[in-house]
Amino acid sequence: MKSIVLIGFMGSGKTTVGQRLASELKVPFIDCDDFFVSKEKMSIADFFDRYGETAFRKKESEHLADLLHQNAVIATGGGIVMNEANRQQLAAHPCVCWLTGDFETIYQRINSDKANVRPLAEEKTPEELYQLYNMRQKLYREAADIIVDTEALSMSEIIEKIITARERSLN
Ligand SMILES: Nc1ncnc2c1ncn2[C@@H]1O[C@H](COP(=O)(O)OP(=O)(O)O)[C@@H](O)[C@H]1O
Ligand SMILES: O=C(O)C1=C[C@@H](OP(=O)(O)O)[C@@H](O)[C@H](O)C1
Ligand SMILES: [Mg+2]
Repeated sequence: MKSIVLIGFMGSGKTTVGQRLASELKVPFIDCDDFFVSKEKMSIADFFDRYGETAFRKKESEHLADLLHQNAVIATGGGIVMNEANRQQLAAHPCVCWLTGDFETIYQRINSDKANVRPLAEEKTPEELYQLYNMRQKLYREAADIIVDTEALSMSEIIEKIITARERSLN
């Protein structure tokens, strides 16, 4: 089983890295946010607008249960660790990888990624977003089997690091 679950804050690169990693490992790629959109037939921004974050978390959690047993690289949404049931599901998975980086870098990426509207990043001030980043760090760390600090790494180096760390953690 080559399944890997990517966790980390918005803009940490889960979707981008996940696509590359899946093609390298020759396994399917699943993005939980894309799955959400196709299942709910609505963008995440529209869903937040219409139903709010709590409803989003509930659906996100139901979807995670369907996706986690797949043999794939799975990119989660940044808030997946906010829910206790999700944390339990992640704890049962053998290979959860936390992509981390400095807040400044991540913040810049979120801001320049105009094609992807992240409702929480839109509604929060930079200070509030930094608080959320800090609050979630502990949750990502606890959920992770592997931690990859992407700060000074190229995309190829990130992929290589994940594959090496995964082999080490599974042996
Ligand atoms: N390691 C990286 N170096 C430079 N840009 C990156 C890196 N990882 C992601 N990005 C860019 O940052 C933005 C957010 O990446 P994304 O993969 O969507 O993150 P996430 O899924 O964790 O929110 C995208 O525009 C992406 O191209
Ligand atoms: O951190 C969060 O709470 C969220 C992260 C987003 O995914 P990315 O981490 O892929 O941006 C998306 O699931 C939603 O906007 C909520
Ligand atoms: Mg993503």
